[in-house]
Amino acid sequence: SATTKIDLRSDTVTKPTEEMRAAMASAEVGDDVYGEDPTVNRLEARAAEIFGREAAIFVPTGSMGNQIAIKLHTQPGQEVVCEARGHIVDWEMAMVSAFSGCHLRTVAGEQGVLTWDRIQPALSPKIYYRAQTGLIALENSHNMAGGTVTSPDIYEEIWCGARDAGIPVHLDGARVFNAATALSVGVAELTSGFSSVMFCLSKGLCAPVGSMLVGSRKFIERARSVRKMLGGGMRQAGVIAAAGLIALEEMPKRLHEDHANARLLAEGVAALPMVDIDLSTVQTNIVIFKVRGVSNVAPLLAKLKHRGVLGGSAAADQIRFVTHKDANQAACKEALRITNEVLNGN
Ligand SMILES: Cc1ncc(COP(=O)(O)O)c(CN[C@H](C(=O)O)[C@H](C)O)c1O
Repeated sequence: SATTKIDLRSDTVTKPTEEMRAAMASAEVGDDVYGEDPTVNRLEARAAEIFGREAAIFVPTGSMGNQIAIKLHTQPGQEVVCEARGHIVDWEMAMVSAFSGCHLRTVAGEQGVLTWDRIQPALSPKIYYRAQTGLIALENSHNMAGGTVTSPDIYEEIWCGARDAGIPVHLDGARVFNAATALSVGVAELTSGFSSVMFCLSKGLCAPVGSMLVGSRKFIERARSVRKMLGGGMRQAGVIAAAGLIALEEMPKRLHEDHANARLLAEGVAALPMVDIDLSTVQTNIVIFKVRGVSNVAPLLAKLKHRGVLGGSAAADQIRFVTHKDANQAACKEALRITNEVLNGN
């Protein structure tokens, strides 16, 4: 099989930059369970500042960040309203139920986007014999809808409605910097009305490990205990937080390159007669498409892999390509050439 690998399975595959590795090697560290790791403390303070929040906590994964937030916002027996293809629905091991004891009340979005008029009907009536809605959990960008983004004006209506209903709102912002880039807004403005926000340092921002949860001081204090419950109390985590600081400071400014490469891939595959793609969903670094007459893309992914292109799937019949720092424009053009060959049966 091909030697060079163009890895478009996800932006989770990004490797740390040389600058990150140097910072990791020389990081000042301490025992973070005692709150004594200076680098983690700096990263948490910086994240809170960037998001305009009181506090932040460094967590090993985006999944843990989401599940800590859901646990804190809800009581067992409540419902969590979210979009039907959300990450917390399909990719977090049913932890909304297993850890928080809640029921997922899923709502179909338009290209993954939930507006208030779709959310409101899914909220439980305030009747004693109905499980109550404990949380509204949203995702921006929306991964399985193709990396689609939700704009601040849509959120304004949701934040207002949720506040009137007394229901907290959490954002799974694994790729919120991608969304902010596509919308040309700052992440603080895009997320200001959320009760809590999770974002990933380890995806498009290229840190090797880590995500963060931001919110009120009280919320983050409680999050620290829930993280400990999950075994997420880390020790000299400054080694990875050092990379996170660089991810936060340096990497958002290059995300537009990933978006341009996604656009290049999308328009390239869209030109193929057997490809079914909605180009309007290609708004950030994710490209999802179907191949006419193919209900299971696994064999196609195997052929691509054999020729050096690693792709993923958003569903059995949907190929997913995700662009990132380690797949530059030349690599994406080569991946497109190989994809054309494979889809044309050559
Ligand atoms: C919206 C969103 N929220 C949360 C997470 C979880 O992040 P991690 O737990 O992997 O750090 C992911 C990871 N997404 C991964 C990927 O896209 O390859 C897989 C699907 O888990 C995500 O896309």
